[in-house]
Amino acid sequence: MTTKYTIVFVRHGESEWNKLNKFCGWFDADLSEQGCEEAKNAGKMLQEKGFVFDVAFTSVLKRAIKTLYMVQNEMDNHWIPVTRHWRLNERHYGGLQGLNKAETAAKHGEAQVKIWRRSYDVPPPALEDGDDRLSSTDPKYSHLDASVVPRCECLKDTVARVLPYWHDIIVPTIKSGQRVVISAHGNSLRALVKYLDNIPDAEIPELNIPTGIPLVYELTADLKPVKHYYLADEAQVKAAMEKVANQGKAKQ
Ligand SMILES: O=C(O)[C@@H](CO)OP(=O)(O)O
Repeated sequence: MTTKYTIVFVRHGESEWNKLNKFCGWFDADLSEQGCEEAKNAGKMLQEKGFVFDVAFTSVLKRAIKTLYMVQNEMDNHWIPVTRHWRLNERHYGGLQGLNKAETAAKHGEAQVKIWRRSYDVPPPALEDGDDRLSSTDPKYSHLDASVVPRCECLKDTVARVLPYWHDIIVPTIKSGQRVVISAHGNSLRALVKYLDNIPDAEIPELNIPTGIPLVYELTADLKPVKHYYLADEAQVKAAMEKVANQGKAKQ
């Protein structure tokens, strides 16, 4: 298989809610100080390795938007078109949004928290009418039909909402020859990686994507993955993935 296109995914740097170990989802948490450093480092690495982008995509959440800007800033390519779209948002964590992951594991058990965090098709509890965490009153989503604004999502739901954007907008952009970077989230990127690598539902719980480390995908002419790699050494990636996995343990 021959590489025709190269795209780069970046999970945003550590957010304030990653730092507090809270389920975040569609809550619009900012980057932490460390998250800003991670985002800058991602840009530095991409610059050092000679990556160039013609176009960028991100979500409507500031942790991904700011990460992208910091990457662009390090690469001195502020001018490229950036499209922000809700379909690239993090998975909606429903009634878990705002809860501490370790406390939730102590209360409901680590196994249940792993199911909520990583299973393919078991959603967290849905937000109920009147919950002030509902996104329907958020101006970011006011143009959307209420039926597409989630009250909770499992990864399967996230795949279903990310893929139309991938097929309709990102794929034609890649095929036009433009070099694409996507700044998104742990679970919206897990959705894309699951699709690209055709990862079985039963194996997807073991995939954890670290913050702020560029993930490069080389693709064939019909966008099948040739290979993928992180721009960091193996030990660093392994430790960063374990750190994400361990956020669901009762004792940190
Ligand atoms: O809280 C969240 O929205 C996500 C990403 O930070 O967390 P998790 O890794 O638990 O899916």
